[in-house]
Amino acid sequence: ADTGSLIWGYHLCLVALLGGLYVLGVFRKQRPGEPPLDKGLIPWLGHVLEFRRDTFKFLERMRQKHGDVFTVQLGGFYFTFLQDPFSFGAFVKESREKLDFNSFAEQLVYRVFGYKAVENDHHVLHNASNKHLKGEGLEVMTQAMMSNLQNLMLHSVGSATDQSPWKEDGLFMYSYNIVFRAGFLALFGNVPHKSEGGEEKAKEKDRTHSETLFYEFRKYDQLFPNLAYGVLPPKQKWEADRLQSYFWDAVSVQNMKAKDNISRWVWDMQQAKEEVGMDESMINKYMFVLLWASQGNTGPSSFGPSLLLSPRLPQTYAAHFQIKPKNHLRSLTATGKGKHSLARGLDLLYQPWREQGKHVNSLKYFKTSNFIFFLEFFFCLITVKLTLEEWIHWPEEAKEPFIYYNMPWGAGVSMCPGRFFATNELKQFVFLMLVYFEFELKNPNEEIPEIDFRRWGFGSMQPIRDVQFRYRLRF
Ligand code: HEM
Repeated sequence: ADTGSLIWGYHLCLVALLGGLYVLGVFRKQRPGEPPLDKGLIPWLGHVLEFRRDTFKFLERMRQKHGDVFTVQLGGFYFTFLQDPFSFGAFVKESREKLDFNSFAEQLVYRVFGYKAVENDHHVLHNASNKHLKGEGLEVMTQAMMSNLQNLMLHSVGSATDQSPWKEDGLFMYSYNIVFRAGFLALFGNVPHKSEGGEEKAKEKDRTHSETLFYEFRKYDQLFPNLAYGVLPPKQKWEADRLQSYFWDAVSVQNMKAKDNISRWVWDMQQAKEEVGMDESMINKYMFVLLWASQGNTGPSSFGPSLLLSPRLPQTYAAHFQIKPKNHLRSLTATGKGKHSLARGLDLLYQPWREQGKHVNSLKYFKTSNFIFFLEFFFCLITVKLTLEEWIHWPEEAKEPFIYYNMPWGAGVSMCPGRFFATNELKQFVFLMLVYFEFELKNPNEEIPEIDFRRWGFGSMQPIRDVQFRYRLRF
């Protein structure tokens, strides 16, 4: 080869090398106005190994090194962490496009659900959510949730006339199970009475089918963080693949079309995919995405409030507030904006799960017919000594400026469209727990379980262990 082509060859190698290093992120530097950048020592991987080993410890180490806001490299992606709740406000005011989670989410959704995103996905999702997870659509959904909750919670607990015996369960598993199954039935429909030869049989089938689905979902849920990080060992990967196929079938279009009461939210999206000519097998995968998005967080989130409301709870679940036990039952009014209204009381319970100040259109449902009945019942409860305003004590600094102290629904273009429904689901569940059951923790000196930090970044946190409780019907 002549010298010219050798030099040309060297240049090419150099360009390829520089290009490679560029792709590996070697040249990325902190620019003026940007948070501190910590790429770690390993090109491309950055800090991902330490991050996976103990996320909490890693973030704490970074916080001590860089302060509350910093960017780190994790497996080729740059993540900026904000740990100072006072800066959330400024952050969410940024333009919606800058907070677009979609391109990242699309890759994740393909890996964990097998679904390949198409162009108008987001548009369709938002249309359907605006119509059916807000306003009047929300009321229909909330009604459906109520009847499914009743089917699941009231069955096989006997009645107080024969002094129903106490039943025991883990509070986390019980709450997750009921909220998951009722939510699933409300969104994906019920077995038709006709096909089962009667209402009772159909209801029973709803119970058994949703129970099986829940246990499979829970298995997937436990594999989920490592699946999303792409670090499952082969046997678990195989199990994850098996579960995926199970769900593609369980929520398939074909199975769904055989149901009654499918929510408009699910129905509209399924129709829209059909209209653009998407393969049915791909629509099934999308249905699994919807199942995950709608059920993955709500069930686990119901544990906190149930625990918080358990008589005999000596401490608080969330560090955000403290409970001041009071020994008398003060009257709560049903409607109105008074500071002791039930609506306000229940809202307060959910403070840690929602943005303060924005009133969720949530208790509408309770103002309808059987609410009065429930309310009367509520007043009769002797063991539940609830005066929420009095019980929940907010630390001083947590009051006014703390608008976005917690962002459970995310922010920006992909902010959770199910947040109003989720809030309602949780309130309904807690409400029925209080109305239907006497319940208490088995251990009067129960310690509040730690949070499972391995799930950080994957939705609602879950406790590291369950808490045993017992319950029985009040009437
Ligand atoms: C306590 C329960 C829930 C929590 C904590 C929660 C939280 C979240 C979060 C953090 C996101 C991502 C937001 C972002 O990208 O910034 C999200 C997205 C989403 N959630 Fe929820 N969610 C809950 C319940 C629900 C329910 C009940 C539904 C449906 C009925 C739902 C449907 C969705 C959908 C479809 C998305 C994707 C939105 C998009 O890509 O634009 N979620 N949720």
